[in-house]
Amino acid sequence: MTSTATRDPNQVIIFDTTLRDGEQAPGCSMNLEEKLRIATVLEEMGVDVIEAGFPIASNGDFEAVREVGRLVKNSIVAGLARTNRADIERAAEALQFAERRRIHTFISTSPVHMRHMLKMTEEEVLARTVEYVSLARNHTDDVEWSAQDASRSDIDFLCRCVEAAIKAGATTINIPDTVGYAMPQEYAALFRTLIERVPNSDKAVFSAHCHNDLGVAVANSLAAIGAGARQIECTINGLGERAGNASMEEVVMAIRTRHDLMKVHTGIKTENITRASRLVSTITGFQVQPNKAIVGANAFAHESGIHQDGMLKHAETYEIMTPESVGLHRSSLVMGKHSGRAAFRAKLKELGYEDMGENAINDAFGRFKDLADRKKDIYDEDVIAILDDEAGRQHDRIRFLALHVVAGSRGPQHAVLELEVDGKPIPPVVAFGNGPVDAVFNALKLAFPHEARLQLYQVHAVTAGTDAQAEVTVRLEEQGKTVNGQGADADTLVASARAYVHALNKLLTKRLKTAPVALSA
Ligand SMILES: CC(=O)SCCNC(=O)CCNC(=O)[C@H](O)C(C)(C)COP(=O)(O)OP(=O)(O)OC[C@H]1O[C@@H](n2cnc3c(N)ncnc32)[C@H](O)[C@@H]1OP(=O)(O)O
Ligand SMILES: CC(C)C(=O)C(=O)O
Repeated sequence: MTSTATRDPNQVIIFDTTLRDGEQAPGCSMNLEEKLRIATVLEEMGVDVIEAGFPIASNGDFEAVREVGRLVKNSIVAGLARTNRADIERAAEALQFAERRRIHTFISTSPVHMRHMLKMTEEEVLARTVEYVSLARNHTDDVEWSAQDASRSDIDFLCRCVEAAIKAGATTINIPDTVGYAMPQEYAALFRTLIERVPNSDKAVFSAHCHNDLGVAVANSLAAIGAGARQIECTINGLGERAGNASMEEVVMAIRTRHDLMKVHTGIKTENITRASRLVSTITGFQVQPNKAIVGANAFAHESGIHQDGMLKHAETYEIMTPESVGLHRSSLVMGKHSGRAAFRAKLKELGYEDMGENAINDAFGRFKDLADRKKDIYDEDVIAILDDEAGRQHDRIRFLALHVVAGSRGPQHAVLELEVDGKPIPPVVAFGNGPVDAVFNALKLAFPHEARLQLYQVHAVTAGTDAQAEVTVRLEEQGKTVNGQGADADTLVASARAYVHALNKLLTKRLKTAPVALSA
């Protein structure tokens, strides 16, 4: 970590917690391979700190922090820990391979948390802060301390804790609005007071971590910057516990677009925002609402006549930032049924998917040609849907082969499904259902018997038009573990079967991981 003395005072550090607080969103779960894909994209976009998990919380989190630490070279990798020995030692162990590592330790400072949750006095919280920040410093020079529920804490006590944490060696002080209670002017005042009153405040970077319960997480983050915060904790698409965290794309684009006012900058390559947003949404099955700032489908769409007239005359009449600045660009390569492998590879590069494995590229190319035979216009979104569908599927035990469905009012609706399991085709199965989707899922249960329960079935059209591809998310639950599967196809029922098969494969991998992971490499 750059010391406070040498760091650029106008640079805002972007601390992404999609893999930790983002994953705390109910129903959101990501497997290791998916976390590594997200971490790669975060690193490429210039994220300063990637919080990869809470290592003591589960073997999966431990493994995620360890493997993100092994993979990532430029970003700092952080692991979360409560203020106790076991958490901090587990975090240190998970981070052992990370070139640049941070232990992020937290404890609550508000009366309601101390009294009812921790059952600790102020003096106990203060003593723990000192003891465990010091312990974390034995493992790394880069230690962040968070005062959970800071915005509802007593200011005198908070000042004492912050001073003690810095004295014990914390280099970043995080002041979270854990329950999304603060208002921007109030949150800014909190930072101003702390920075003014804590005598050693210049020895640490102050950080904001905001939740969106009242819809002001981004406004609070920006207000904190105005009051001296130089790290923002945020997530892609604003994913996170309850109503979510401050959304990274909104914070970063506000800083970039209003540099005239804010006079600060980040190191984020904003052109990578759209790709990151899409990836997180595909992996988690959390669709981005169309009117979401920056990454919503309508964020750069101009519908009404007067706006369109203005746009045609001069884009700045209605656009405060360009679509290109967030990675939405007019495609230079138009894809269609006559495109070959060279054009397809060039398109992968243009879309940022060039690191896909050879087998995945070949499978995706086959599906692209198949789609191009059936669909008149192939948009970038169509290619991305296929690529996301193929990525990470090479080790799947169950593979979708074919589907025939009888639907409509005359019924009986039934599905004939062909799968391959462990490399061998199984005989086609026929199942009936209450509608075609039910028939498809019943066929899957017959072909590959399992107890998992369907928790979510969601369909979304990739582009406009009746020949658009459907992107389906299926969430399955088995013994308290949930997984999300995705599938895309111009036929909604095929996309549904693919999504279900994807979820089943993820469940099988999860089952294999019930044995504890090795604690070292
Ligand atoms: C605001 C945030 O986002 S904080 C991070 C939230 N993330 C998570 O909780 C991740 C998922 N959590 C888990 O898997 C589990 O809760 C674990 C593994 C972390 C802990 O599990 P358990 O040991 O069974 O404890 P449980 O969850 O029941 O209760 C939490 C305990 O941690 C204590 N605790 C909470 N915060 C802290 C802290 N910062 N420092 C020390 N102890 C703390 C609580 O007082 C409680 O202790 P108690 O059992 O003595 O009453
Ligand atoms: C652990 C801390 C930083 C947190 O997530 C919160 O307070 O919301």
